[in-house]
Amino acid sequence: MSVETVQETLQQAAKSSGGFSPILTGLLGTIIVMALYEYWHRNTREYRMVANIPSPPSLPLIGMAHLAAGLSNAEILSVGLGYLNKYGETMKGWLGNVLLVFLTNPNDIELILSGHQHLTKAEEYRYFKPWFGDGLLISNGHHWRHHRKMIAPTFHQSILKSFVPTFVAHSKAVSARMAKEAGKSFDVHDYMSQTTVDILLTTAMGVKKLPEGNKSFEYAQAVVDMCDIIHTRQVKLLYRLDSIYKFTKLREKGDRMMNIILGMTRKVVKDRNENYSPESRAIIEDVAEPTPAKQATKTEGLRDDLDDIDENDVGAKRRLALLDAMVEMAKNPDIEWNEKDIMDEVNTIMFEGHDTTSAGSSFALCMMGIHKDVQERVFAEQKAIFGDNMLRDCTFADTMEMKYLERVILETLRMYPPVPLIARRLDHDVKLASGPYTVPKGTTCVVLQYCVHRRPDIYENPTKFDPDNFLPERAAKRHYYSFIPFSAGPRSCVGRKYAMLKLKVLLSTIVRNFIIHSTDTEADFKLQADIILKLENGFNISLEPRQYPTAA
Ligand code: HEM
Repeated sequence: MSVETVQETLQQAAKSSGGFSPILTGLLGTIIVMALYEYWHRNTREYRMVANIPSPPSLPLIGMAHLAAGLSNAEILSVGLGYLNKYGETMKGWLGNVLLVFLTNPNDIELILSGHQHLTKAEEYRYFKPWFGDGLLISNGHHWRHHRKMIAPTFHQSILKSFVPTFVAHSKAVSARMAKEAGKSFDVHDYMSQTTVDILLTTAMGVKKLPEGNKSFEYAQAVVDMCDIIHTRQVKLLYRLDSIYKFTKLREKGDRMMNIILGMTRKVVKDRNENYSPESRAIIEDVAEPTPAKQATKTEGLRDDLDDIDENDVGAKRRLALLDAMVEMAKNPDIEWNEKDIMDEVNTIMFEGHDTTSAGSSFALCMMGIHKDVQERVFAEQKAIFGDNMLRDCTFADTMEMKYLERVILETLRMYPPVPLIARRLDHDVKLASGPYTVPKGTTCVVLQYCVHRRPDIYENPTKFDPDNFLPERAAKRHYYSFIPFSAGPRSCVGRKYAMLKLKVLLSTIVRNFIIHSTDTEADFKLQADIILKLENGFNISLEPRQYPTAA
């Protein structure tokens, strides 16, 4: 509505009523303010610069917020994907006065993620602040750079190798627990989330004795609920405002979840601090390797940012796992590191390290249950590696032989990326490659991995689960930024190699113990994208124990 139209409406209303009632005055006042705001907004530099980028229907003041009104998280995802199909590979939208530009073209994504120009996380991440503080995932500038430099070496290959026996022990333990479900359909995500929490506690956090009872599961459930709350705050305009959110039931629930989450992580840090002595540290000695370091964790089709940056290699021969390294840094007056830094990183890595891999492993198990031919090839590869001793413990060298399983994991992460989107705030104007678009500084650029991974011009049959998409010759032909489940560039996932190694050990152990069945098909999947991609209707599989001849 233009300012002139508003004035005419006012004059007519005044004439016909012989004066203004308070309600009418309020209403008209609101309309005037909205019209003036919209007039100002449409004349801003930002608005004019992106006028040619397609957008779903937008309303004055709230932008596209009405499109999410009343929808569940699963519905928001499918509505969003519908608009992207309609409007093309690059789309914009306003949420209040926040400009969002959605990217699905690998050339555009490379402009944002590669290099050091746009490392700042988007405003949308601020809802994590009470949880992660200034942890790696959401911090920026010098603080992020310093933390990344200090944390990355704790994921060095020699440390990851030392974790393999722990990965094996937990994979065997969860297989034994799941054996009780044999023959029944059940949600495997419950098992995967508890075991991934336990694995993180006993590896990166150096916990010797796991919390009693069902604490890990309780923590994992609280994380799922907290993600749901944060996602709701990101997409529903009213919940974005702290002044409104703090009076809602959602905040009460959020507070309860944070108590569970922080209760667990505070205890982990307190115990490690109390039991810390130079002798109790888990020092990992570098040992001579039969396989060259670079080849050892190479995943086909995935350029190795961490190796390129080489920040994981501090040249030392003796290394500490994450929490021990952080406790030691906090005790060293020459290093800028304190107790809050420890808590922030423990909270960040406990979240990033467990929910992502529990979704990844659950999706992979469902895929093998649905695609029996794929499962048979995985099993044949395991047979070739383990021979007559199928239930022996897996070693790091074994994981190097699991080329097909690796392709299954990568294909799962392509079709169902646990982190379906990421967002950056532009620190400079950017001219996109996908069209005659220039996106202004300050914009929230949303990189949609889920959509990039399903582009028909990149993946011949994008909705078909085909691990051979990751045959080296096929992967080599693709744009590097067309497969980015771990993001890419300097802010890519610091735990990628940890995740790949753990997933291999876990899935290998399960496949050698059970035949996986699924009565669901992919058409039954109800995808839910609340921070981490999940299935609203559960990761339903059933297991049949494999029988092996016993030694005479
Ligand atoms: C399948 C498993 C995983 C997937 C798909 C995944 C994916 C990602 C993605 C997409 C990002 C970038 C997020 C963003 O920019 O908003 C990220 C960052 C991060 N990930 Fe992972 N991740 C996985 C496992 C792990 C594990 C196991 C750990 C640690 C044990 C971890 C720790 C982190 C950290 C600390 C960051 C922040 C890095 C930074 O900003 O410097 N992740 N991850």
